Amino acid sequence: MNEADLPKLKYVQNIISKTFRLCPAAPMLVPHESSNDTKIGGFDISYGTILLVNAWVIHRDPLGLDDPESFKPERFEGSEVKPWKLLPFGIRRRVCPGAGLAQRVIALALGTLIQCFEWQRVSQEEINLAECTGLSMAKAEPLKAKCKVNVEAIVEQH
Ligand code: HEM
Repeated sequence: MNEADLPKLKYVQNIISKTFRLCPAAPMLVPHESSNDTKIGGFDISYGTILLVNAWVIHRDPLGLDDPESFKPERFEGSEVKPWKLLPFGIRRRVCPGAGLAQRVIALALGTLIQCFEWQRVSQEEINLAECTGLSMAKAEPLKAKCKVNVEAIVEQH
């Protein structure tokens, strides 16, 4: 696959959105400092206060989705998820300027891994999706998987 295929691969894009929803790479985004006295959600915020946005919690808000913890990439198909309910890259003025690049590179890498290899889990045990604590969301237990080159897909490409 190449970049021109990306708009056609809606399901791959949906898997990425779903993964960013449950496992945002920066779950607390980055700290912001209030440049004025202001009010947010009824709370008085004074000038110079450091504010953190908990995207992890926003993404799992049951008010935004039915069954917010389940893996259902197809729900990104329509307008079920509102833009302010999915903010792995932040939102508005300080939104990540690399979001478009990052999303394309991730889709190309994931799509190529799916196309060029056959994947299997190492054990039949359910994969532990627990995350460790920290500024980014690494898995607590590293994912172990076996892969075999899909020769046909690679020959077709050349
Ligand atoms: C998976 C990939 C990436 C994720 C999850 C990510 C996420 C974020 C987040 C959460 C912020 C903070 C937004 C906020 O202040 O609320 C941010 C800011 C930023 N990101 Fe990314 N980013 C990614 C890739 C990239 C790439 C590829 C670039 C550059 C090519 C980039 C450049 C920046 C810059 C310059 C800022 C600061 C923007 C500002 O404060 O005005 N990021 N990113």
